[in-house]
Amino acid sequence: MTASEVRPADEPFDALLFLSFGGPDKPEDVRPFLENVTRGRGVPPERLDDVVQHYLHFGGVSPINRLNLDMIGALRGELDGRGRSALPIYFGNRNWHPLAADTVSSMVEDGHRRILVFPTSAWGGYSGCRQYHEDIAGAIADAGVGRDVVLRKLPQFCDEPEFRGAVADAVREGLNRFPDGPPPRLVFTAHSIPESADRAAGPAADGGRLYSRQVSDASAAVAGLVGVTEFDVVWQSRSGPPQIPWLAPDICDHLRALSSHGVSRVVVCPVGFVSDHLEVVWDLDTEGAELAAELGIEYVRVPTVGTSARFVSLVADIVERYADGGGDITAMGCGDDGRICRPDCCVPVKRPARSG
Ligand SMILES: CC1=C(CCC(=O)O)c2cc3nc(cc4[nH]c(cc5[nH]c(cc1n2)c(C)c5CCC(=O)O)c(CCC(=O)O)c4C)C(CCC(=O)O)=C3C
Ligand SMILES: [Fe+2]
Repeated sequence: MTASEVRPADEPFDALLFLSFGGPDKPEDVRPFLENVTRGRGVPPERLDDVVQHYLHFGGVSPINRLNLDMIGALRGELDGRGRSALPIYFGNRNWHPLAADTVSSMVEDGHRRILVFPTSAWGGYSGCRQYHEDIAGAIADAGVGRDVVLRKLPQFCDEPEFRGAVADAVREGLNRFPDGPPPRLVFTAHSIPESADRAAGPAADGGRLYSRQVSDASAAVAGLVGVTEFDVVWQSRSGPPQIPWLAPDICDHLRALSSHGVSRVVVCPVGFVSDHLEVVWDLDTEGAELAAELGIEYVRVPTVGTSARFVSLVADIVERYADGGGDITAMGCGDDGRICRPDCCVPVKRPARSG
């Protein structure tokens, strides 16, 4: 073996950026937050007006920031317990404060130069992976950090056995809520994306559809772990104009279809999300639950992995794999300073121009 074949381990990392989506903390934040999310993305104004109401229904406060801080607290405890108290955790977001660029500025001011980034999405695809790379690149540019700073995004974790195990633990509890009588139908749900975005998801050479394949594979694996052979994978929270196809069926259409087939018990698992944020408490606990009640369906929504010991331990495992400079930097979704992991991977699809 020649020297060039042996890749020396990189330098260790000195801080962790917990990077998420962001959400409003008060009613006045709702509009500007939504403008950040949807800038240039062709979301119809009527849809935005609806979504404003979803946030206002909860007092204009998204649960997501508190949930992320809870996860960070749990991860802090886990890393401390593993002798990693010297690795500070910072919090930054794509769409709302604390914004990633501000957090990265503070990290650099505090003397950090080698930064691991844990994104709160398990998945590939533009919204779940590549856009987090863009957030990192944007933060580097906005914070004006020097070339001596490295931000390494940790890989997608949807294939991790412990992710699937943590989801399965929650599903098992949900199924146990129906000890007797007809077994409930198990339904997995994830955020819908445009069909065109799904076709573009993953390395071009793999033929696309990485996101929907990952969600389906993870769902099948979880179903296997809980011993269920018949289950459904459906989508939620679509936001595009109606003429543009998004991944379907929608959870609500699916509940109607199940009801018409005589299904009267449903366990819904939001496998697509890691915390019980607004897309979960509105789309599933409010809209979905109300529709189920109308249809006479007994409906249980299982919790996301959130601060479960098993998930927090997995996040700590992933961090530790990379913290000392090791780890597989060719893993899907891993990349430095906003560089994507494969050529032509999750290329953003050109959005239709907004009418008017
Ligand atoms: C794949 C995916 C994930 C999972 C991966 C990940 O977790 O990153 C995710 C997560 C989330 N999505 C969220 C909220 C929103 N998503 C929107 C819009 C969109 N999401 C998309 C995709 C995804 N989104 C897409 C293709 C759009 C259309 C516009 C665009 O092409 O970008 C809009 C705009 C209004 C509307 O809903 O129409 C909002 C408010 C919140 C925060 C909830 C809270 O505040 O608690 C979270 C965690
Ligand atoms: Fe979203």
